[in-house]
Amino acid sequence: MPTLILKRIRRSFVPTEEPVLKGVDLTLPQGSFVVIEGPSGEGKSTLLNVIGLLDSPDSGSYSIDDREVTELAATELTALRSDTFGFIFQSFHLLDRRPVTDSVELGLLYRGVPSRERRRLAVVALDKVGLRDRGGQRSSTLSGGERQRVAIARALASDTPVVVADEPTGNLDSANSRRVVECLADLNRAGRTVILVTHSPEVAAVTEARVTLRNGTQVDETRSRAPGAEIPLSNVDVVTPPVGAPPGRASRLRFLDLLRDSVSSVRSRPGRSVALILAVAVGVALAVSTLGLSESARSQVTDTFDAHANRYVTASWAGGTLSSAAPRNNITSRLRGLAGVESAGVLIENGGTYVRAAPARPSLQVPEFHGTPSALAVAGTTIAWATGHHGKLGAGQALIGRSLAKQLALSSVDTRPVVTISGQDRTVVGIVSSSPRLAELVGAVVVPIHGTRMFDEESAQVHALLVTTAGAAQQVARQVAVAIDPYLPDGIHVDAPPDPSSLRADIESDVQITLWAFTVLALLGSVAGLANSMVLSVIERRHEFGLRRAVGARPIHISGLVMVESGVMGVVGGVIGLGLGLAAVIGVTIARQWIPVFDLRLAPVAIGGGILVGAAGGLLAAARASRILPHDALRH
Ligand SMILES: Nc1ncnc2c1ncn2[C@@H]1O[C@H](COP(=O)(O)OP(=O)(O)OP(=O)(O)O)[C@@H](O)[C@H]1O
Repeated sequence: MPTLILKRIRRSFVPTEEPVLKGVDLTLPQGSFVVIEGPSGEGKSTLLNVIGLLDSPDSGSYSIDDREVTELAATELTALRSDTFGFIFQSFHLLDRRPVTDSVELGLLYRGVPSRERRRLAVVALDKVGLRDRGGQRSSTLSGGERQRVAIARALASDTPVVVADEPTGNLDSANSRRVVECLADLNRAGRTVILVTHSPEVAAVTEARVTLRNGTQVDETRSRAPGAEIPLSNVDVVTPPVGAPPGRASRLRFLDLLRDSVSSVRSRPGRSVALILAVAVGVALAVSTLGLSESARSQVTDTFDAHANRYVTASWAGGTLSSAAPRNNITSRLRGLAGVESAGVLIENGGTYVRAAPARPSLQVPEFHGTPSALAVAGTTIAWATGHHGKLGAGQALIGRSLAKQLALSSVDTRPVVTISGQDRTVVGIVSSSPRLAELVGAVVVPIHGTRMFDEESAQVHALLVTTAGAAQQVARQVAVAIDPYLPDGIHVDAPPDPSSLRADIESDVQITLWAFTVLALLGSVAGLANSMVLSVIERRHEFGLRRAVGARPIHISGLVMVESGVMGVVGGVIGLGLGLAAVIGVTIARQWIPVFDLRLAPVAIGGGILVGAAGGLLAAARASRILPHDALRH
């Protein structure tokens, strides 16, 4: 059983000021019942904290059963505190929002005592303080006196040989004070050392010895009559019933208990937890919906692309390059006959020609195309025909490109203006106002095609234009040269859109990168929100963390608790986020009339993402919580 011996204990908080404790000597044999007295601010609580290993002295020596505690490492101190001391505070310091038994079991939780045994010991302890049937009630619903008796039950359940009590009756009326004092006297009668600080003469009267602090030094140690027999303070052979060793092992926490404790803690603050879970859920929902939509959107985008843009094939060759055996007739109908070709047309570009709007005007040198309106339609041109014209290009007629018409000052073709092209007068029956596939057409003249003569004119450039069905462009491109000249296909230059599979990959990766960026941003937003709220919550719960440290939790247990709490909320947020995200995907795809594409990998990604967001959001708070010092946190 421990004897506590303090020698020349000094402690100051502000280096420039007088120390609070200026060399206190005290010997407390096991079984002592001592009150520390003195004027307010003299350092009574500071001394009690040093005795209870909640705080360390700046100098002096303190031994517990011949073990010099000032030389112990932090983890050893925590273990020794858990093995030796139980604490009772003026402000009770219970887990207010949780059932009474959780507060009573707290010390045992950090001694690795199995949950069933913890519950049994808690019920026995509550029975001893007259609160057996209050175990399931929330601590905050008890009266002040009852709450202090719960704190005493906590010390009882942990069965530590020494109980320190700082103003245990400070917040109680006289009837409740008497009850608490009786409990403390019982603890002492059972063999425990009880050290208390009190301003109450009635409470002080039941102790066997008084230590008076004045000017930061102990000035007096007087004995008085204890409720039972008078027990001399210095007599180590005091007759007290033996105190059992505390159950379990100091500073040990089972993982399952940590998990249960975290879940209870999350559940005990429903409002805050729901807000934090929603912070995670929104991030995960955004991630799931962007990832989910990326699947639906990218197939939609590429399908659309295939259907609308990826359908043009152009074959071109210089006049005179066709082999002599290649048929010049019916090139257009042969091209139309190819599988996958929707329409085809041939336009022959002459090296250049002279155009004049009137004899007095200068001639302009421009490209000249020979072709039919149907070939122009395949080129995607828009033609503004003269009013009343039937849409065909007859002999002696011509079409003029929009920009050439401007140069020739032909404002309207309704009057059927006549222009001279290569010395021959032609009636202009329409204007080519746009030509997406052959841009030169808007600056050129188009005249009807005449037989096959031009295929062999060296100044000519032949353009065979094709529109394919969706997705057939590559296949058509492979056949077109042979269809035009089976003997010398290499002379034909074929232009086809890039391979749709590589184009698809490019588009998909563009879509993917954009959506991933949104996803990362959404998750970062969640982490920031969660981190902020968790840090605020740690500040709000510093008393609780101080209490956990006091009863034996190591800093790693505290950070573990915060991390697991955050992780639990992350998992729940992940599941809710998954549901919300999938709902968003369905909503958007229905609204856009897309086919929703669900990637089953999203489920583990969402839950894993939730855990990651939870863990990342809890890191800062966990670090902060683990640095909380019990004597600081429990001061008021
Ligand atoms: N953690 C701390 N940081 C800074 N100053 C502290 C700390 N703990 C105590 N003090 C200071 O040390 C002095 C003694 O405080 P302590 O609480 O020990 O006195 P006390 O005798 O218990 O007072 P009371 O009877 O009013 O509770 C006070 O001036 C207090 O402000």
